[in-house]
Amino acid sequence: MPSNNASNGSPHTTKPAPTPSPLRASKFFQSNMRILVTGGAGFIGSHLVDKLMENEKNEVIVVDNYFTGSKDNLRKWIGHPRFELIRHDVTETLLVEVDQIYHLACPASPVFYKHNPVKTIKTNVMGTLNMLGLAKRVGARILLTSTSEVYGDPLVHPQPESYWGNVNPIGVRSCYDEGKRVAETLMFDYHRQHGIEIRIARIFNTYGPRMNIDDGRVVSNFIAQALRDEPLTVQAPGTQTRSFCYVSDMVDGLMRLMEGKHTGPINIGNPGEFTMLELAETVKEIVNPKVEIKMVENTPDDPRQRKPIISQANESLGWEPKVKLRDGLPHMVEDFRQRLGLPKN
Ligand SMILES: NC(=O)c1ccc[n+]([C@@H]2O[C@H](COP(=O)([O-])OP(=O)(O)OC[C@H]3O[C@@H](n4cnc5c(N)ncnc54)[C@H](O)[C@@H]3O)[C@@H](O)[C@H]2O)c1
Ligand SMILES: O=c1ccn([C@@H]2O[C@H](COP(=O)(O)OP(=O)(O)O[C@H]3OC[C@@H](O)[C@H](O)[C@H]3O)[C@@H](O)[C@H]2O)c(=O)[nH]1
Repeated sequence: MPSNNASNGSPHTTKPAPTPSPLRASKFFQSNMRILVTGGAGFIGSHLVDKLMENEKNEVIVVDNYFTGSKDNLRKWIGHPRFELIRHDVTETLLVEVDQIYHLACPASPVFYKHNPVKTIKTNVMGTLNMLGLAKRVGARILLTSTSEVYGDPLVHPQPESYWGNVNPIGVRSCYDEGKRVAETLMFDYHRQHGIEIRIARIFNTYGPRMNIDDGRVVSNFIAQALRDEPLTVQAPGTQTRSFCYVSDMVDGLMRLMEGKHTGPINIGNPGEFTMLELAETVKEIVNPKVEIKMVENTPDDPRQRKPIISQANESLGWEPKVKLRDGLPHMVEDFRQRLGLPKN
């Protein structure tokens, strides 16, 4: 039965979940759990695939259109008998038989999601509808990677899941933040109306190896700039804050959420909060103490502060992040050095 613990609404759940595939309840569990990861060629998705593939009882199917992801992130699994990779755009329907769906497909860097905003909103709305339709047909449990951006430029700080947010519905970020808000709505409506088993993670800024070098997000920008001896571009005023979660902690949180009993939405993020100037100083100190820090113009509607309250994740999933920013950054620096063809430090 779907659980009844949504934090952001009245008690709900009307219908029982559609009958899942017999694999899910297999008494012997000889057979594999078949897991679909949309956006699995991307940054978080590929780390999630690595972890799912560690379990020999899992079969993993990735669908991705390679807009911001790459086959290279999955190269160690291509050809593996428990792994399949499909070039597919989630705005089109998909027919596969699966037991669980991790629905990540969506560009996440503001530079990329603003590049073709109509496509971004289609991905969030039609992509999520298609994946919910699939979940309904085959009785799969589905997890959506929503975002801290649903809180907009938050007037409540730090942010609990019960906060409804402060979002500009017509701004340049709306294709993403309003898109994810509609995706959350669709998840809950399918849950209430059709009994689908849903899970919603609200992910806060995540960093780690395999981010695109020219992804445009702040941690990857600063590291690439420091390694290339280019000034670190702090967008004004530099006092805006973010809370950065290392990717292995994120994957652990997502898997616990999928396996647990709680629909969410649940914040998954690291509450360690930094201003962008502090982040630039930290990267400078770790990577290249001689590099310059340069103030540049900001983009519209940039949230001024962001920090998750994670007590729900802690209580319902037994989850908390383990990797501090200063411990996570060096792994990413090493990965960037390798990919940029620079000598090891
Ligand atoms: N990384 C973060 O800090 C963060 C924070 C909040 C939420 N999220 C969410 O987590 C998910 C993964 O983010 P990420 O950081 O790994 O980003 P990413 O850009 O590296 O990965 C997204 C993947 O989705 C694929 N994709 C995009 N549109 C698609 C479409 N229409 N059809 C099929 N595939 C498509 C891309 O090619 C890419 O492989 C996204 O849903 C994002 O919104 C990420
Ligand atoms: O070069 C840069 C890039 C960004 N920034 C600043 O760094 C902060 C973070 O910007 P990012 O582009 O990394 O990401 P944002 O926090 O704005 O959005 C992110 O939020 C959560 C996820 O859903 C997404 O991964 C992404 O949308 C912003 O205040 C931005 O102004 C810089 O100071 N310099």
